[in-house]
Amino acid sequence: MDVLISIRNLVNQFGKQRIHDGLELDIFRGEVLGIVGGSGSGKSVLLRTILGLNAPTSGEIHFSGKELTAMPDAEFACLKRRWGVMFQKGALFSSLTVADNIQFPLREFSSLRAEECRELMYVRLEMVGLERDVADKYPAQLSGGMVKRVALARALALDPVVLFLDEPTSGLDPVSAEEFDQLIAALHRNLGLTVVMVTHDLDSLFSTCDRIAMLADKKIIVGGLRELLANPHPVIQSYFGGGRAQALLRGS
Ligand SMILES: Nc1ncnc2c1ncn2[C@@H]1O[C@H](COP(=O)(O)OP(=O)(O)OP(=O)(O)O)[C@@H](O)[C@H]1O
Repeated sequence: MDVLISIRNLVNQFGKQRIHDGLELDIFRGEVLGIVGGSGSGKSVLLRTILGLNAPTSGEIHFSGKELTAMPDAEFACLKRRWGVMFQKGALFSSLTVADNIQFPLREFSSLRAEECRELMYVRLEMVGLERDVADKYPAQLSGGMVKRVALARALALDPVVLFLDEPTSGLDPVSAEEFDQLIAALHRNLGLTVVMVTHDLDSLFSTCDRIAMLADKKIIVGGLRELLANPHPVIQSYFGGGRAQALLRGS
């Protein structure tokens, strides 16, 4: 397997609280990886560290063989333009229309002309299953599911090689969440994207992810669902041993 992101001996510590301690993880090109773990186990800190939003205490992160932690800021900023990121609440600019939200990265970071940006914005809207007339609305005029889709369209704007999703289905009703999972799976299939998602949603985890990275004892245990279920580690057993997980597993 081709490793896209490689994390080695990562330590994150805030004051006396150590969150990650010698964490190691390889993320393969083209996979959908779900990052899970109990509340406060350090999922968001891990995502923020990969994205360069949190400077690790020590350790290395390599992307396509290049060490991010040692990369000059300008080079890292340039590389990150090929990363799509969707934050938990969508993080859309409330004063901008949907069209302007999606075009924001295009105007900021591409050399496309205004009409090309607009055309590409419509392509992205279609990719996430939204009608063209949504373009002129403001975020406050959208449903929760539509906000997520617009945020995804914006994350896709610059044709990313990897998509980072922070709790993509949180706050959605079960039907919208399932539709969103299907959308992620289709984008992954059609575009060959690598997808890294932090999630609490067991449905997403079981239906969409190729592998699961579970935070346990400040490190990561990673594998396919069956592999993890066979792992006797108490954190894994308690995570998947609950009634809801068991019911879903029986149904899958
Ligand atoms: N900037 C920071 N300064 C100090 N402590 C922090 C900082 N960021 C995170 N933490 C602490 O690190 C720990 C892990 O936080 P994190 O947000 O990564 O957890 P999580 O696994 O994403 O939890 P949840 O599932 O509840 O969102 C928490 O105890 C949190 O308080």
